[in-house]
Amino acid sequence: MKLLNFLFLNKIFAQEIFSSKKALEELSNFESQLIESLLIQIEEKLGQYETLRDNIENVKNLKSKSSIDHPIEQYKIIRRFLTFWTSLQSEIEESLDFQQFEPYPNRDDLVGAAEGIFRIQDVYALDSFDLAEGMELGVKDKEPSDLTVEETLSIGKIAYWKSDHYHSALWLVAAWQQNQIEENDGDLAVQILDHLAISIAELGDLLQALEITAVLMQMRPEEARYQRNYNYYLEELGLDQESTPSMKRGMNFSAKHLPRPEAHYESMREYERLCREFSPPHKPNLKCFYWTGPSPLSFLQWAPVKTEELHDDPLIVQFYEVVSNEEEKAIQLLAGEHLNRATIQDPATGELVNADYRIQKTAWLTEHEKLDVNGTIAKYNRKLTQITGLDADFAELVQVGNYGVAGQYEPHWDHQSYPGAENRWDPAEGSRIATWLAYMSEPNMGGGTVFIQAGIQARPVRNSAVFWYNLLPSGESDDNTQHAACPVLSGTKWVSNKWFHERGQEFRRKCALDENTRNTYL
Ligand SMILES: O=C(O)CCC(=O)C(=O)O
Ligand SMILES: [Fe+2]
Repeated sequence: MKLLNFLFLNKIFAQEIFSSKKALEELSNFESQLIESLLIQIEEKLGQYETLRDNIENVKNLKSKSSIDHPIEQYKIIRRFLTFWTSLQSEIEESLDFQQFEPYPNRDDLVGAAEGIFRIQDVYALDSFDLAEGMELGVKDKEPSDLTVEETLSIGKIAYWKSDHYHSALWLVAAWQQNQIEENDGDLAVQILDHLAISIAELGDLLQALEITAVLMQMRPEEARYQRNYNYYLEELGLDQESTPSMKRGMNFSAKHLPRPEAHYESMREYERLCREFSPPHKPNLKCFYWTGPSPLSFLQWAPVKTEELHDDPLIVQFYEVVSNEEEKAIQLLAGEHLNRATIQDPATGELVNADYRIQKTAWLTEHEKLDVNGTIAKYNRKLTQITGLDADFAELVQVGNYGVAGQYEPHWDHQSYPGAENRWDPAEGSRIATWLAYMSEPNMGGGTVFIQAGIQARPVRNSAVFWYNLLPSGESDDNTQHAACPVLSGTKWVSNKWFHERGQEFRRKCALDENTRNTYL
């Protein structure tokens, strides 16, 4: 079209126009053609834009109804960047003035988000189908996010490709149930059952795998693989070729009876139980009191701190209203761009890899005047010293943590160095006598801190902090301080840690000569 116009234009402009009516008529004809051709092209473009606009408005609509606090929504937004936005990328860059368009989540993000969903469903005993159909999960003012059949299937497939057949089966059954309700096209149904049969077989339920494969054979009689699988299951089950399974369950496939693989050690089971079953501390000797600080000269005499004993041995207390909203905001802002995922060295390759037991990014904040211009951290450290009676100069920097999708931190101890360890007296790495853990936001659901041996859960109440001693007064490690952060079910969890070191506290926290002495007071 462009070439034609060009030739045509050349032809007209090669001659004088004003001096001949014929040339004027040709000009007029050219103008008519120009108009027609442009209108056609503009119509085409408008049509393209309209589809683009409808697609984008659809996402805008979905976004306005749902909240990024919801774990399903967190999965959906990551997936949108890998599917929807990626498929539109070239169109957007070509037709709209948007050169910087680069969808940046990658497949690891999607897998991480799906694994987060598996984690919350395991820890909090949530059903895949209920999750797929939209569970409220404490998200206020917005609709609970739900999944299309295709999205539910995509979660199942992620588990499938990771050979996590337990979660694969749970999610594929959920996709199948959704598909039955919605009576979707056969392609999705085949994809669901194809993966489901294999996962169910991997989990040992060959009879159900056989029944699923029989349905697949009806749907796709031309697919030889289904016939082969069917024969294999028959043989494994000791049934002969002629016998057809009874199909008792009809189309109601199920994965609920299949046990979760037992890769978990005892403390993990206890961790999950404590996260799931919160019950308030019930020991009769535990007290709530106003804490005026360890020294009679402390300013806490005028501003006592609401304190609750959560446990006696080991002593674990929670201080309430100790960090203001403004302070939280300022500290989150300081942490902002310095947040980094915790890494560990892979013992096999020696490379630094993300620590899977901890879905969180952290930043270390110094009170150095150049970085802490408003003195927020310096003030925070002074407050910690007033409340705990420990010297914040003999401690690590303030560590701020922000959790991710179903972010958790599996059971661990905070003190790594044991008596006799070479770095015990090192100012930077020395043994951690005590932990201050402040909640700098309040998740909608989940995200408590559980203490495995103490058998308690500290609630992540905004503005409060939990405090405990990791070392006994003798300096021995108190192994009953193992603790963990429960997965965040929905909302946002920010924390800040301050680890006080043993060295430097000699005159503030005197040691005991008897190794059986416990930390019974603050
Ligand atoms: O976030 C929590 O609840 C616990 C965090 C923790 O234990 C740690 O950072 O060492
Ligand atoms: Fe910890």
